[in-house]
Amino acid sequence: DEQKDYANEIGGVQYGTVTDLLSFVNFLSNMQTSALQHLSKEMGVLLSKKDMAIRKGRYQVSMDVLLFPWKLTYKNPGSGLVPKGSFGKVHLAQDTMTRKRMACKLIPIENFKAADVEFQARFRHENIAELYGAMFWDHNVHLFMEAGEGGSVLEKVDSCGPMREFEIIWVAKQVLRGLEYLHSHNVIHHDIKPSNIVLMSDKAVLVDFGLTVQMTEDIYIPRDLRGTEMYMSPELVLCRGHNTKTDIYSLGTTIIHMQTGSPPWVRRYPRTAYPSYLYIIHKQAPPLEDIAADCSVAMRSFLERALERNPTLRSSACQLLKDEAINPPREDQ
Ligand SMILES: Nc1nnc(-c2c[nH]c3ncc(-c4c[nH]c5ccccc45)cc23)o1
Repeated sequence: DEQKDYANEIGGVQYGTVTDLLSFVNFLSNMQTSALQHLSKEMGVLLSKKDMAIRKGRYQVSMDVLLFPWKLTYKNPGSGLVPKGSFGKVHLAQDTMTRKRMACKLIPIENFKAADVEFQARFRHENIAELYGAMFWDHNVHLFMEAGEGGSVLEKVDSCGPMREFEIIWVAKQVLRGLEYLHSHNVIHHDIKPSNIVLMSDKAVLVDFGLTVQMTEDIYIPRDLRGTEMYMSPELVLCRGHNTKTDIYSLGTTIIHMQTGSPPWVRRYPRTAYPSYLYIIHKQAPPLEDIAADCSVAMRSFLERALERNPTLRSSACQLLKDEAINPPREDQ
């Protein structure tokens, strides 16, 4: 019962710091779901005074903030909701006072873990979707974040087909900047793939930090398999320890998906015949055969470096940012 009192005591939504937000989400993930059943009002911590207007301690859904099923930018049928992230449905949100448009991910409280928020709150970079606040209401944790209104790279490829090389270079550069930042803090994203890269008018950002971990030293011994099979590196599949280089391999497979419209392997090993690709990833050489036929020489050698089987020999984000493939000489120079 003291949890209920505490919940009502801290009830209400308030502005706070990242530290306040982290202690709030830890408090949430330690609460019995029962204690949260009868809360009379929403509670949470918002980081951004200029974007989100709390009124009389309230930030009510459908009053102070409206949630919309996302108008899918590329008219693909879909349920109107953004494909499920690691555990949540992503809506478009708009603050009714400031008109600020945000993404709002709803995570059922029973699936919520503080890690979902920790990394996005602690690590801020222009190529990582900014976290604006966290709020609990009606059985769901609402995570308010920077919105990629252009949708994800997966929606773009599924709707408009393979991307041209200059578009791929633009996306790869932004992802590498985000990865360089995360990797410099020994943080592994673990789920780099087209649906976790979202587009704005002037940049691309990484989303979904539900599988993210921070390495204590320069190796991470996994307890479970994290990520999405098609984009997994051989060392990750082996489960004998890996490091940040696994994200670089996943970027390589993501580039293959952007330039061909399909993840690696599936054209040569149809999903109908192969329920799992883990064995193929383990046994086969990296999927260089799946690189687009019209891929430039520079991009091909970039991919050879990103898909290098041996993570020690594989290029880092820092090295790849200097690669000529993503710094093409300007035609007019
Ligand atoms: N799993 C996850 N965790 N955080 C996010 C997220 C934060 N900001 C966002 N902005 C846009 C989209 C998005 C994904 N597919 C889309 C298709 C159409 C329109 C928008 C989108 C997703 C996000 O996603």
